Amino acid sequence: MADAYFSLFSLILLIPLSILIFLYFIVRPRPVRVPIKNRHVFITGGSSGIGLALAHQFAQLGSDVTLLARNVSKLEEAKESIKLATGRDVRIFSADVRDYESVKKVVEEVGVIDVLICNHGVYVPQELETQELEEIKFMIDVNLMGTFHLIKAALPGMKKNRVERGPGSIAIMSSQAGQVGIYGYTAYSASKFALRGMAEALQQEIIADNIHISLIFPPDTETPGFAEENKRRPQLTSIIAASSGAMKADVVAKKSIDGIKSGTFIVPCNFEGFLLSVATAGLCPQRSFLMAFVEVVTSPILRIAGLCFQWNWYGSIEKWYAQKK
Ligand SMILES: NC(=O)C1=CN([C@@H]2O[C@H](COP(=O)(O)OP(=O)(O)OC[C@H]3O[C@@H](n4cnc5c(N)ncnc54)[C@H](OP(=O)(O)O)[C@@H]3O)[C@@H](O)[C@H]2O)C=CC1
Ligand SMILES: CCCCCCCCCCCCCCCC(=O)[C@@H](N)CO
Repeated sequence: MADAYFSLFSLILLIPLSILIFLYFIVRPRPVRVPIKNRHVFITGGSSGIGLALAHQFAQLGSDVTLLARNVSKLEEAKESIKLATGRDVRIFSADVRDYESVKKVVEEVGVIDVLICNHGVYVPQELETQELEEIKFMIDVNLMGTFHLIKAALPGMKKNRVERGPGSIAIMSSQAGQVGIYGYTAYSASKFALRGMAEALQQEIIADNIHISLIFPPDTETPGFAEENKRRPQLTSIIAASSGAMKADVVAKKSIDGIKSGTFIVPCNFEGFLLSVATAGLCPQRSFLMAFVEVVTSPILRIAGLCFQWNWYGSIEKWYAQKK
């Protein structure tokens, strides 16, 4: 009897253990550390919100920071506040990420970039039926095409001397609305989901150049842009987004930097975001065998959790439309 218990026990232990060992050997790409100190970090949308918080923290960590955004006075304000807080000078450039030529000009002027952070982004929530095509195009142009422009302009320089300079990084600011479609975000979600497709493909193209992609997925975050968004956000968008709470920009920035430093491909920012990332792991690259293990063993449970969230969201939608009638 004791023997039977023992073999049952070892079987229960042996299965997860062998999965763990298997995953340890097969996860790709291999783990990496991306250095930050004295590296050139280029941040778009660095004059406000999450980008500004990132700029402060990178400067604090001893990086050489360059910011790009459109509005010059906001950029100057950012430069001043970073100088005051950290004693470090940051370079600022005004350009619209929608304009490839001007993005290229800035990128060529600033020299080799080690960490490229595509953080710029716009969000104008509204139901598709009433949203103007112009606004839809605006979100796709800034969020998606703007990111293409940046990466295309920066890649040749980033690839140069990569062996001597150590690992490089391209970080892309998505959103939890880029992992699950949310009411009121047809265009925004499309633009952010698209970034993931691009990132998965691009990681395969640049892994040999020692450049590592991090996709960051924040929930609602308290920023000037979010305050603007809230003035016109459909009620249902807010109700559904509230499932993941709201974060402060500097906490999102801290999580992002940790993700970038460890070359993590999918970077969630809060606990709900962690669940969402595991539930939507799909075929994304995974460097950590422990995270891969969590993905493997929790997948059926998280599918059930995801279905419960949808049940809850569709309930809210039903209730909201019933009240409207
Ligand atoms: N706040 C939130 O709730 C969440 C935000 N995100 C994402 O995080 C990122 C930052 O958001 P957040 O900090 O809230 O945004 P803010 O609106 O506070 O700041 C946006 C920044 O992007 C710049 N920017 C906007 N359009 C362009 C453009 N065409 N060319 C160059 N720069 C541009 C802005 O400067 P300027 O206007 O001067 O050009 C500003 O510096 C976005 O990608 C957003 O989608 C993701 C999840 C949640
Ligand atoms: C299986 C478990 C699931 C876990 C919970 C899922 C919760 C999803 C909530 C999604 C919220 C999306 C907010 C987008 C914010 C944003 O991008 C705008 N503020 C514009 O910037």
